[in-house]
Amino acid sequence: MMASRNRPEETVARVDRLTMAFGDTVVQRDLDFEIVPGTIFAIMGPSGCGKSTLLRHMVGLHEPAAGRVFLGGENFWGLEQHDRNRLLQQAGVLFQGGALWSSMTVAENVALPLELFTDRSPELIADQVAFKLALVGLAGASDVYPAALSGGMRKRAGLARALAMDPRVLFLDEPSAGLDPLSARRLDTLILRLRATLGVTVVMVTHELESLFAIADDSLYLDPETKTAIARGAPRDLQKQSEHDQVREFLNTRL
Ligand SMILES: Nc1ncnc2c1ncn2[C@@H]1O[C@H](COP(=O)(O)OP(=O)(O)OP(=O)(O)O)[C@@H](O)[C@H]1O
Repeated sequence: MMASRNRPEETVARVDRLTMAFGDTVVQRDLDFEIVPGTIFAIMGPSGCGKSTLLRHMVGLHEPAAGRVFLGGENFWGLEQHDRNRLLQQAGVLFQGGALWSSMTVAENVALPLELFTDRSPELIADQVAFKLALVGLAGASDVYPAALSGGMRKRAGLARALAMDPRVLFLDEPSAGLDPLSARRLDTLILRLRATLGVTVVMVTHELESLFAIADDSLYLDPETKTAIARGAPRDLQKQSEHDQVREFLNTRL
């Protein structure tokens, strides 16, 4: 009996025959994939194919038109609200823009989820915030307000906040959007380091080829024409070997 049960710790995220729609307009249908723990998984495809919408389905912001989303082995949309909130507190999310609270310092931003969702002591929270800021290379910026940070530092602060609750999965929407090339490469390096240090799984939306090739070891290509996923695998393999012209073209076109 036990061996056949789907034990929550064995899976971080899984999408099962998912159809995504806005009203009657289907964006993607029949998406079916599981994310291997510890991988950096990229959601890719041309503009408008539904990458961000898929991420929003995976972090509980958009209800499926059909199909299921599993987080930590649990069928997210089949749960009561209370249990959904519990699962979401364990997901680390960084949206475009970083969305830090401008009236709070970097340290206060990172502390906020811990203050809201745990009963840890202020001393313990301060220690954990310092640890997360050191992890992202912002140890010296704890008392700085977001407005005084560079774009790259703001992303790092957003990552530290996303890591506050020690998530098993980080969901990142276009993490390097708006960054200069050097800051974007540094962010890639940081994401690799976080995976190595914490063992965290990363699910990210990106259309940056450099990032895809540098850090993603698995990916899904959403095709806007057929409105479903037509390729899955390491971007480097798909670049050379995908049976679909549009996938090879996408991965070989530098804008
Ligand atoms: N709130 C909304 N209401 C209706 N349609 C929407 C809404 N948000 C997105 N869409 C449509 O859904 C489709 C997918 O959008 P989405 O933002 O997920 O694409 P994307 O692949 O992330 O694009 P990009 O790379 O340009 O960010 C697009 O055709 C978009 O116009």
